Amino acid sequence: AVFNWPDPLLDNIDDQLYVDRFSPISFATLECAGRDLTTVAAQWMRLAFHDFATHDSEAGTGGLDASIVFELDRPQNIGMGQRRTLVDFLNSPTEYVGMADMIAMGVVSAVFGCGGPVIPFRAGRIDATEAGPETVPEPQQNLTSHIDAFKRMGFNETEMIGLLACGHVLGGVRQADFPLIVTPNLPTGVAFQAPVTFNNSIVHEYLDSTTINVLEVGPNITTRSDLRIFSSDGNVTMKRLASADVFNQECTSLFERMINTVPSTVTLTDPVEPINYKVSGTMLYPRDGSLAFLATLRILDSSFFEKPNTTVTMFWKERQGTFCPEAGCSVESFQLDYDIASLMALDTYGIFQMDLFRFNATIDLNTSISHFWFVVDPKNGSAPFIVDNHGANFTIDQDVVLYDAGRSSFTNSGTVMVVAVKDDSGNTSVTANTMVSGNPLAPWPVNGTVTTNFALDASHPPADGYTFYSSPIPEKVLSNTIHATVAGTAHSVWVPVLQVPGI
Ligand code: HEM
Repeated sequence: AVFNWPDPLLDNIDDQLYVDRFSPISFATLECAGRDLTTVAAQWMRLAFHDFATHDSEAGTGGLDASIVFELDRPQNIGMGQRRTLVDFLNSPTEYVGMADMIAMGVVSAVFGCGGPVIPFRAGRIDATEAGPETVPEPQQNLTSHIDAFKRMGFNETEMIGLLACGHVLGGVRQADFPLIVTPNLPTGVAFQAPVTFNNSIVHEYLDSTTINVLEVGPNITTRSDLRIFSSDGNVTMKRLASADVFNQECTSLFERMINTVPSTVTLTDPVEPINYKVSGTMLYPRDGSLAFLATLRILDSSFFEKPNTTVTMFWKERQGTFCPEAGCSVESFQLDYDIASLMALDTYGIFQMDLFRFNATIDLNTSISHFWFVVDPKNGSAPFIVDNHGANFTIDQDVVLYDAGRSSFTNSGTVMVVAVKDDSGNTSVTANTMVSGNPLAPWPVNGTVTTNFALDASHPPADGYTFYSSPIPEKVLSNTIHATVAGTAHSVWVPVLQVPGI
């Protein structure tokens, strides 16, 4: 997918998949980490399957849409892993990234974390606002009903066998949830294969009759659904999946299809690859008779902890009038920081670190800034080149309503956010929608949005043509979007982070 700045969706997905070895998506499933008698990966995978299972391919409804958050009290969704998973994802969605994308990304992380292949990830799922139909397959149902159920979800019989084998490698059945399947004489949790890791042991144990999978050989014949499904085509599919390469390839494509199963009204992006030359942390605000403009340019880097020789210059042009030379005003980066790439970025793309070139420009107040771009000089013999948002420039849409990072305060007693408004009326209505982690009023773990009303702030007298409005913002803030209407024009400013170097 091409990243045209600003794109809050791709911006966030790129962060989650490719930045930081210790982010929840990269770290929680690493080494197929265990939890609750099973693995984190299994819990994430099963939640995704149950969310997907509401899909009706003919009607074009359901699928990966996070309707599962409204379906957790159904017997077919029993198991603490479901709620645990939603809590794992709680802090990740923003107003631009839904829980459905998180659930889908969980599958990518689960498979990779347990040593399996990388499943390409597309973004843009839309969260449902109500429950879907009660259509998750259950082990006591017969083969025909399972074939019909998968057909409704868009998977034929062969694909059903494959998806089941691929999905069930990661976990097992818990006695607490299924006491009639995992009877008291058995351990409290029985894995579908041993050891639990992403490989095709489940296939070999089935073909060799060495399995302990209770959905194949458990004491209750009625609930041997894995056995009925695996054997339904005379073992043709299971024999094919006995090849590790075939297994990996088919699982990748079946999982990809599963997570890309969405209501027909939803369009997903192209697969999200690590974004090179990603601009982030832009902040424009009045500072001592000028405008401060802060920005970061991130460059993907395959070297290991090496400081690049690269230099980066930021250029910009005026919003009105003339101040800058023909070539634009310019400033060198003032600081170089690093993000460590995720293991997925390293394994798949050979990216080890991401170089963060920070800028702190002082902009003429009267002529302001309309757009900016960069010139990157690799200093390795190859020619300098321009980074300008694929020719479109990085455009600053307005300088009327601004998040004022310089006047905002961050103390132990809380954060006070200040908004600068280019209007001296003193009675502009300034509000923010603040996305906060968790919502005690919601029945399920979902994030909440709080509306904040800002008041004129006498401690920051008007300056540089701006007046200042402030408000404390809630704890556990994930992001803010500021709204204000000035001289009849509505402005909104997305503030994904409150602090960056250079303030
Ligand atoms: C006929 C279809 C299926 C039936 C009847 C079925 C049934 C079950 C049952 C009874 C459990 C035990 C859950 C627990 O103890 O909490 C389970 C676990 C699981 N299922 Fe399925 N399943 C089916 C298909 C699938 C598919 C297609 C996938 C993924 C693509 C999947 C993924 C999982 C995973 C990962 C677990 C382990 C959960 C854990 O260990 O926490 N299942 N399944």
